[in-house]
Amino acid sequence: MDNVFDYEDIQLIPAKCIVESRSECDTTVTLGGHTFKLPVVPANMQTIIDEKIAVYLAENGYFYIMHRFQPETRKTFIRDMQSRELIASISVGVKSEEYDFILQLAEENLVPEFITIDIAHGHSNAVIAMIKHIKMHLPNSFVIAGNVGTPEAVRELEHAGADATKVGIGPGKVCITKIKTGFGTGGWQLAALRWCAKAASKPIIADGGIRTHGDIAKSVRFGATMVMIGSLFAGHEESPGETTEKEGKLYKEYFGSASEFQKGEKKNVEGKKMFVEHKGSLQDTLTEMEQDLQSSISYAGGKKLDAIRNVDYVIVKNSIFNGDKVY
Ligand SMILES: NC(=O)C1=CN([C@@H]2O[C@H](COP(=O)(O)OP(=O)(O)OC[C@H]3O[C@@H](n4cnc5c(N)ncnc54)[C@H](OP(=O)(O)O)[C@@H]3O)[C@@H](O)[C@H]2O)C=CC1
Ligand SMILES: Nc1nc2c(ncn2[C@@H]2O[C@H](COP(=O)(O)O)[C@@H](O)[C@H]2O)c(=O)[nH]1
Repeated sequence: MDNVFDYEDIQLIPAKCIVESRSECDTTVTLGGHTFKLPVVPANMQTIIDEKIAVYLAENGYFYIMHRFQPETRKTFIRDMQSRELIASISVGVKSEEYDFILQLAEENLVPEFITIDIAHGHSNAVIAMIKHIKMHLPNSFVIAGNVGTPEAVRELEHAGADATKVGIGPGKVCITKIKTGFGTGGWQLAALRWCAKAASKPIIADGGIRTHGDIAKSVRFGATMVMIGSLFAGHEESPGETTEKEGKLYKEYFGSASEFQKGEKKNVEGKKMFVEHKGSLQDTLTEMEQDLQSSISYAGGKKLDAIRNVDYVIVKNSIFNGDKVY
């Protein structure tokens, strides 16, 4: 690896504006043959998404990925979504029961539009075998596989049949993988994304470490088609986490999928729980993200998201924040 940097070390360089209003800028993105309003997907975590939010996002033109932590509800979920003519986008693991689940879907002709293989260490034979299993039995489902952090991993998963790969090992806000194992892309997620994107021949989803809306534009600049976000989506009125009050302020819980709160045991814990300030409605955040991204596109000198992919940038070592605490 040559240049190692993260989101806060980068500034994108403005190019001449070609629009009269930021409202002319188009933030839509296409993935798996479907067009979505934003290149953003809320993390497939139990305190970030539930069925109600999935329906809301799908009905309103946003991409979503349902989590895999209530496996017994997934078939009904697919049926319900498709009976409303909405896309069905689910997650699976790699244990033996997940193989049976895929066979059952095939037998019952329940074909989700998107299936995400959601594993901590995605560069593994377990994920490669699951990609092949899904592609054999549900060839029309778009398979997202992850998570990975190297070009070799991206190539291997693509070669096995993945339609997109998800990049990010340990940059998440509630992640403790970096501390517990010493491994990951925490602290250099943006550089890892760039490294992986150079090797990719299919879309990449950048996952984890997004702390500001400007980080979405930076992810697109460094090769992401889509960006998965947890913490910025936690704490909304609609968010599934529990609400608590402290000194007159409302907070909502946000916990890692590998935390003891998710697992119900202390074995192989690589995630923690935190409380985030209550943020109001999810739609307000989505609208603000869209407006900020429209502004990014205008600074990139274009009208579409693709304009961001070609802008110049500088590395501003020791952070663009000049010591200001912004999150
Ligand atoms: N993006 C990230 O940085 C991370 C995300 N997570 C999230 O936590 C959740 C749980 O993940 P995960 O533990 O993989 O899921 P599971 O608990 O479903 O484990 C999946 C399988 O992979 C094995 N496994 C897990 N980690 C490793 C590893 N490092 N090396 C070899 N085998 C492994 C498990 O066996 P066994 O448990 O016996 O080893 C199990 O057989 C997921 O939602 C994941 O996205 C977790 C950590 C990092
Ligand atoms: N190491 C861990 N990573 C986790 C865990 N649960 C989720 N995640 C990853 O974090 C992102 C969200 O990151 P954020 O910075 O936007 O909050 C999520 O999509 C997963 O990839 C965990 O327990 N351990």
